[in-house]
Amino acid sequence: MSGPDMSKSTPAQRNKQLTHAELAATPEVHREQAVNALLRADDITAGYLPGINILEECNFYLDDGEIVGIIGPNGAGKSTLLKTLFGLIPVRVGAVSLRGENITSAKAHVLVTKGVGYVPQTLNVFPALTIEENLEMGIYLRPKKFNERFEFVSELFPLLAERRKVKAGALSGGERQMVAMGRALMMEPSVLLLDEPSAGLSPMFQDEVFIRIKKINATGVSVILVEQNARRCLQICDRGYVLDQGRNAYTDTGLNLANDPKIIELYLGTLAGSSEKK
Ligand SMILES: Nc1ncnc2c1ncn2[C@@H]1O[C@H](COP(=O)(O)OP(=O)(O)OP(=O)(O)O)[C@@H](O)[C@H]1O
Repeated sequence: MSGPDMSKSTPAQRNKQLTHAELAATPEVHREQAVNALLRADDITAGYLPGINILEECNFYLDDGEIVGIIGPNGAGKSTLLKTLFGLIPVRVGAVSLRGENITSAKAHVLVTKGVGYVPQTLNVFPALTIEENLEMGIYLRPKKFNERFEFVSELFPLLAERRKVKAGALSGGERQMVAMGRALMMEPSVLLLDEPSAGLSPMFQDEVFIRIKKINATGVSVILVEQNARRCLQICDRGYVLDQGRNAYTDTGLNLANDPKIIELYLGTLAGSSEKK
C-alpha cells in the first residue's frame, strides 16, 4: 500500500491516518493495524443453518481502551458478529483472537473467564430474581469477589445498590438494561460486548445508556457496541464498522462515518438532518 510510513506509529495513530476507503478496500491494512489488537477477527464466515453463511469474510478489531461501534441495516449480521465473537455461533472460516491468543469458537463460559463480557439484546436479566441475585449470578464463578465488584458496579449504577432487593421483573426496560450491564461487569471484563442496549428504550433512557457506556469505558473497559441507533452510536464510539449483508462495508472513526455523505445517505437516512446531541 502506498501512503505514509506507518512503521513507527502506534495502531491508534495509524487509524487516524487512514480513510475508510483505504481500510475497507485493503484487508492488508486491517491485518497490519490489528496486530496488537485486544480482540480481532480475521476473515470470519459464520452462520446458523448449514450451508447458509450470515457473515462472509468479516474483519474486525478492537484496540485496548476503545469503544467500537457496529452499525448497519436490519439483518446485516451485527448481532451475529457479536455472537460469533462470544463463541455462541461457531466460526466456519477465519480466526478470532484475544490478546494474541487464538480463541476461535471458544465457548462463551471460557471467554467469560478470559475477561469477555456479553450483554444480549433480550432476555438479559432473570426477572424472578432480585437485582442483587442477578448480580450474584454474574460472579458465581468467583463468589468471594462479590462485595468488591458490587461496590464497583454500584458506583456506575447507584440505582442497583439502592434497589438491590427489588425483583428485576418489576423494573423498567432501562433499569433492566442497567442490571444486565452490571451483571456482565461483575466478572471484571476487559471487553464488553453490548447488543443494542438502547433498543426499546425511551429517548431519555437511551441517552442514559450511552452516558453509562462512556463511563464504563472510562474505567478501562473496552467496548463493542452493536446499535440500531446508528447516529448516536457513532457519536460515542472511537471507531465504527458498517456491516451490510454480512460483509464489511465501511470502517473509519465514529466522527468521520457520522459526517460522511455516503454513510449518511445509505445508512443514517433521515436521522442525518436531525439535531445532534453531543
Ligand atoms: N437463530 C437464528 N437462526 C437462523 N437465522 C438467524 C438467527 N438469528 C438471526 N438469523 C438471521 O441472520 C441474519 C442476520 O441477523 P442479525 O440478527 O445478526 O442481524 P442484525 O444486523 O443484528 O439486525 P437487527 O438490527 O435487525 O437485529 C438475518 O437474516 C436473520 O434472519
